[in-house]
Amino acid sequence: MSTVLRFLPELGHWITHNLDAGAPPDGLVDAMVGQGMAAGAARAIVAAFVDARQRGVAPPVDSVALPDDESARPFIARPRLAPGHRIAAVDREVTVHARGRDPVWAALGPVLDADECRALIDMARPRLRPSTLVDPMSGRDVVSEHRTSWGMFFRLGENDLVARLDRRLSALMNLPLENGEGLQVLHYPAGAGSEPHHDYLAPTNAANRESVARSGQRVSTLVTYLNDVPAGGQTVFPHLGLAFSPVQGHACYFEYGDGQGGVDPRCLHASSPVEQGEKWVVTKWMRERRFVSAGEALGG
Ligand SMILES: O=C(O)CCC(=O)C(=O)O
Ligand SMILES: [Fe+2]
Repeated sequence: MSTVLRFLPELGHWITHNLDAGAPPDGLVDAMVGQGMAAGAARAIVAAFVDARQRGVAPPVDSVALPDDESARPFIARPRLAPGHRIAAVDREVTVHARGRDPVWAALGPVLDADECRALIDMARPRLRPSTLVDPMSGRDVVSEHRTSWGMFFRLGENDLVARLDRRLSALMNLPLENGEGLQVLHYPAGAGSEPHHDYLAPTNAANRESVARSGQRVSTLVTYLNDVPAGGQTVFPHLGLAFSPVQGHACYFEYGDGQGGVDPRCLHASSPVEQGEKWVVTKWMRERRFVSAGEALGG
């Protein structure tokens, strides 16, 4: 079932004209809402025009189908990453080597210096555990049968270096420090990679639903490479045709949450297997609101 939404052809001309001129889709949605249109309708109409352009087909003339299913809500990116070639992130200026707009992604660096990378690896190494996957049926964590990575979490601000990086990365990602989850370090031995996945939390189990209820959805990810990988180990995005090279101190950034629960499935990604050497990364995930861990919610 879907509802058909009608609009004046003049509105369609205006949207096409502005998209041709390079206007960002979220700005068009805001302008339409400013003229009194309901946000859901504005998002659906602009999304239909953006989608038609991406597929190389004619845009709608005077109507679009509005899905009744909330999970099929059209996604309009609301970019958070600051504009420009260099971004000031508290104690470091980070270069934007390349960026994309829809979805928002960027190759950034250097985000960490070599000493910071080595110190994180040394602190993480004794705390690593085999990475787990959530079993979609039981919702329990299970160790993957594939050759996989090892991981650990730091608590937010748990020591001076972690606190400095929490501040730097949240400034770079342009969201409040408190919206950040604790840093995660992952280690991939030779031959290990990860399966294609989304970083946002699917509502398939109670733990994810409760986490989203506490802190909102995840909205953006920064993966920083802690060592040089001689071959393999790229972060790959199959829908975007992108592969980020694992180079020490440099980072892969992407956005997939609209801040209102909407998520963008095009940000599916994986780590390709490490062909030579090993791979270490540190990941920062950002939420819509202050991050409250399950332990904190229990008063722990
Ligand atoms: O190791 C990578 O390249 C990607 C890491 C990742 O997907 C994650 O931490 O969510
Ligand atoms: Fe990921």
